[in-house]
Amino acid sequence: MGEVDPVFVQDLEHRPKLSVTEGEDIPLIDLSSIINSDENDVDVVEKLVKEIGSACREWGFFQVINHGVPLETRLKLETASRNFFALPLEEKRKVRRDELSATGYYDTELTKNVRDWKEVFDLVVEEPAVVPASPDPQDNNLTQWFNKWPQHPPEIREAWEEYGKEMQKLGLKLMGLIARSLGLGENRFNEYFKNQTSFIRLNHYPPCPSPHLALGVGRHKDSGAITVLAQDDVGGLQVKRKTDGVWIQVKPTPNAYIVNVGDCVQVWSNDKYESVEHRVMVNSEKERFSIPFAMRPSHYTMMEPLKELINDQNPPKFKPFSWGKFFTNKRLSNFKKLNVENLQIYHFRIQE
Ligand SMILES: O=C(O)CCC(=O)C(=O)O
Ligand SMILES: [Fe+2]
Repeated sequence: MGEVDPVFVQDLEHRPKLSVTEGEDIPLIDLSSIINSDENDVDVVEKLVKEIGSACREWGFFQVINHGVPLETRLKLETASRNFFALPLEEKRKVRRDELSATGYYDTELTKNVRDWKEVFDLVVEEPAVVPASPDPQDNNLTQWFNKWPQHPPEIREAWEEYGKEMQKLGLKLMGLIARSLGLGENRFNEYFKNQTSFIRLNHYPPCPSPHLALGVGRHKDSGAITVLAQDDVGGLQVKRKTDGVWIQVKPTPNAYIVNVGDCVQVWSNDKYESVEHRVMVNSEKERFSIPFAMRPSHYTMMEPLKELINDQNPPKFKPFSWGKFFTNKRLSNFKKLNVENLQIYHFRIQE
């Protein structure tokens, strides 16, 4: 069965082609008009809002440049992440993640029941993150997640704190632009991000002897509101193009962030903006690092299409459901090999 353990081997239909589809890339959007000046030029911002709207509709993915996040803040966390993953396994396992507490180091995550070729370190952005104690709808108990800090490298904590603040700022700006592109007020989504369950993940994809059989992360959709991702210069992230289902590689752009729509925005927008499938290819020679910021609402947020966006011609396409219960349920499938597909938003779809 090749050179990797069978637990990593994808079914035939999900194995990546090593020849990459080139020639087209996800939209590249310049945010300088809202970042660099206090007096925003109305026409320029309107144009930006339109660009964001088209990118969300047509791709569900885009990259941003001139986003206002200092390069130094990113470099500090990227360096700390490399230093952390270079530690011996037993050191990293001292801060390991478990079923009780979602933060920490983990190297055996499953996506769609197949093991990913990666190791991760997860941190919550608002500490403690308050979340349901179990996915059981009858159980009203809550629990708190705290971050676990490794002894080495000591600078990781400060680097992460600085980076987390920048991501929260950029995330709210992006949600403001998305709100405006849907015809809503800029602050329409802000209430959902008080007591947010957002997290930042450090990803390390080691070189893999069989990149044609395994994936760094198997195909999936992100369940939060949006994800803001920093990838290094190696490349490997692939997006399933909406028009024809072809996997398109996202070319690394220096100091850009990749933004994608998650399940929450799909539900809020009543399917106008879809959460799009993506996956990560691995490489036989090079290791790769990435840092996603998964922006997620508070656990008590009820997920449902926004009232302002629905009417007789556009009735709600989803039944209301609790964000906290939804994601605690999904989370279980990251640990256990299940015989069924894990919970997805289409399970809440109203049949037409
Ligand atoms: O590493 C990447 O490029 C993407 C990772 C990803 O999709 C995720 O962590 O949800
Ligand atoms: Fe993802």
